[in-house]
Amino acid sequence: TIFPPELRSTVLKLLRRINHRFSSYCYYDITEVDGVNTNELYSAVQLHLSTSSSAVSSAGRLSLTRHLNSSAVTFGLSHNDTLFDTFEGAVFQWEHLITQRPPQSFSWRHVPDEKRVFTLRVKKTHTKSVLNRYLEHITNRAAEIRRNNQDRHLYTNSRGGGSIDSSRPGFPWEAVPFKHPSTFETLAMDPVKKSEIMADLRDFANGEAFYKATGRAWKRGYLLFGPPGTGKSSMIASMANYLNYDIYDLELSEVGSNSELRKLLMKTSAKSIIVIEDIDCSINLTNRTKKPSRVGHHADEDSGGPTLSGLLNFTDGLWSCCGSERIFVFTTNHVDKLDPALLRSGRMDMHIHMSYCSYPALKILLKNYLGIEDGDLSDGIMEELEGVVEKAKITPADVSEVLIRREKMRAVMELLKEMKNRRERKRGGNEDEEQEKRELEMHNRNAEKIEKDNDQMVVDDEKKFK
Ligand SMILES: Nc1ncnc2c1ncn2[C@@H]1O[C@H](COP(=O)(O)OP(=O)(O)OP(=O)(O)O)[C@@H](O)[C@H]1O
Repeated sequence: TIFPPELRSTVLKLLRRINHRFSSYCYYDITEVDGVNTNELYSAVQLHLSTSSSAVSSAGRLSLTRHLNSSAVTFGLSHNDTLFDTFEGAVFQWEHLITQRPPQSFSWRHVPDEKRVFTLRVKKTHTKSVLNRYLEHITNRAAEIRRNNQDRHLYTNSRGGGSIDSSRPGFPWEAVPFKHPSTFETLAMDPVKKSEIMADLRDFANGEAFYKATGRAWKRGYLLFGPPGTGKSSMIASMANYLNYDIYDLELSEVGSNSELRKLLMKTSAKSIIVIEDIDCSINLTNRTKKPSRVGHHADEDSGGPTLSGLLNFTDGLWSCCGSERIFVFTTNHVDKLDPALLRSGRMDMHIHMSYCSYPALKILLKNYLGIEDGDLSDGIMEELEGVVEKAKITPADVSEVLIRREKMRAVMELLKEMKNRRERKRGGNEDEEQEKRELEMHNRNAEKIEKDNDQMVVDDEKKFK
């Protein structure tokens, strides 16, 4: 009460400074708004601390928040809250300070009324060794949390006849929230194949170091082939849900030229799956052979729609490096119609055959739709189902049609009847089966030949690296 407040704060500041000079700690201020710019690091720190399991609070009270569209609950720090976080054995003390800003008479930009600052205290001995790595860790983690919390999107370039507003954000892509419920758990397919695909995706997503060390573009291509209704779309949704990636559904028939294609692909973000469905129908495969010398020279390509070479240039060539962490998925119902250039490995890293319902796949569908687990049905019925399912050549889509909205046992019996009918029909004429066999043989022959031609043994490289 003796000192006027201004003087008191100056003296306090001075004392603190003297104290800092002689203490074994360093202090850093991270202000929310730095001048007129928002400080990215501030929000990263906030996100990190509010979700970190290693952060220990010394405060009695924290505020809990759940944002719209987010399933995660985070806690916030109030004024003077202190948290301790450990990283690589070093202890970091965070203090959150909130002070009122003096009212501003004029500001051309909105500045919050409160000044919020994180003060970091760290041992001087740790400032050189760990601090940078710690801050980088916080930034990376915050980006990860943001991505996991926010709604993912399904982007499309199909305009549906609407007007094109080039000033719209995200143009030329149009986004809708992506909410497909399919996951690898609900996807009906051979469990061995399924876990192979999941492992492949995981390796890809965690493979930054590998791609950097080998100088390869960080991208991967999957070719999904098989008859309609075998779950190609469900597979793509499961992949996106598994990796938390956005999906870009590229409608090639809406793309006028290679340069338009390039623009579209350049506007895709990292950590996304770019899907081109029915690749055999949607691209003019003959263009490639007509204009082989045009690869990479786009000046004269702007007529007659995108070409396979234009597309491959992106998935394969120099352009593929302008974005990282991209997955390309091509789907087709007729694998025999595909251009071998597309099948060459390195372009399509994995060929996934989506086929008719197998017994293990059927069991997954029974569980999903009717809650039937192993042992719930009598052995007799299970044996009957097992005996007939492969011969019925029924797609998972058709199985789910039968199982949906029916009482448990009625559904099972109905399915059995349907599959037996199909088996009988198949016995009559084997056209479908032979057609599929022919297609598969053709694909295998192509793939085998390509494998032989391929001298860069990519897979071996990857193994060596691991
Ligand atoms: N393997 C599967 N596992 C679980 N459900 C499936 C599977 N295959 C199909 N279904 C069900 O059938 C519906 C249609 O399948 P989906 O659209 O994924 O097939 P598709 O192979 O992509 O067909 P198309 O080639 O006609 O696009 C899905 O919404 C899903 O409910």
